[in-house]
Amino acid sequence: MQSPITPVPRLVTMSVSTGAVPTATTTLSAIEQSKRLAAYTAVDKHILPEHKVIGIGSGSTVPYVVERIVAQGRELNKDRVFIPTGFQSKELIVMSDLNLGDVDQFPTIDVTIDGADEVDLDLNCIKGGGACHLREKVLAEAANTFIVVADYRKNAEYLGTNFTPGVPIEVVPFAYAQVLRKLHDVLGSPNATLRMAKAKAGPVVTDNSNFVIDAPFPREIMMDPSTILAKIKMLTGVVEVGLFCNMAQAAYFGNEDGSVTVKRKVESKVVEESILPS
Ligand SMILES: O=C[C@H](O)[C@H](O)[C@H](O)COP(=O)(O)O
Repeated sequence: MQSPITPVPRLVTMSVSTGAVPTATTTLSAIEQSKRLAAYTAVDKHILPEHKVIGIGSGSTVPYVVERIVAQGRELNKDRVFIPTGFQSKELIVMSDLNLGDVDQFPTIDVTIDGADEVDLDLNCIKGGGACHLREKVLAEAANTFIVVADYRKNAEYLGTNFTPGVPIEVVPFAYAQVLRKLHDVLGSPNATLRMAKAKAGPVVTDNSNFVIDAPFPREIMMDPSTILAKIKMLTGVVEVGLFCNMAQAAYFGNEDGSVTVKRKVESKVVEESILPS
């Protein structure tokens, strides 16, 4: 169950303390502080004592999610199980001494919290900058509540505004050249490329032993992410697309001024509000 926040039609400021701004902030950059603020606020609002099965996403914002969950205390966490979206979050769970589970044991998750590469006005997201979007989508779908946390740079009107590498597409290695050709010639992404590894010769290989293609699309296509998602997904060899459409119930964005912008679905509309720093 989500804790109540008064819905308002557009951005308003509310005299509500985030209660999440730690006192020792000097060692973190503004962006890291924003990630932490978003993560702490989202955990405080959505990870409640009754939640026993919790999905943990991937990326650089998620460690702050886990940090805040750990801070809820051993007593609350001892009866919970945490489901990871990949190698990184599995390590986080284990290193934090939380109970590790798998989605095949717990196909229904109370709440999944995850990062995002960009989020649009309708809470559609690009995900997969860390090549984890297949498992992330499984845990987002399995969750009764799917919450996104990010810094202010990810809060955009349209997908592809600030996050420019393109839509991450996980493909089976055998099919990558054929999928690339279709993206170039048929689906309107002439600059789609196979993602190459940084400290390894050759392509990035996902936790599922697949490759990733990054496919940038023009604005007119990204304004309707559900349509391009369906078209990409139909290509033979595509395992999953890093477009999460109509999945997130809320997104929390930490801002540089210490406020948090919250966008959330209320009766299929997105309402936005701001939580001021204390
Ligand atoms: O594959 C990676 C995931 O989708 C991440 O959640 C996404 O890239 C956002 O990561 P970060 O929190 O590092 O911006």
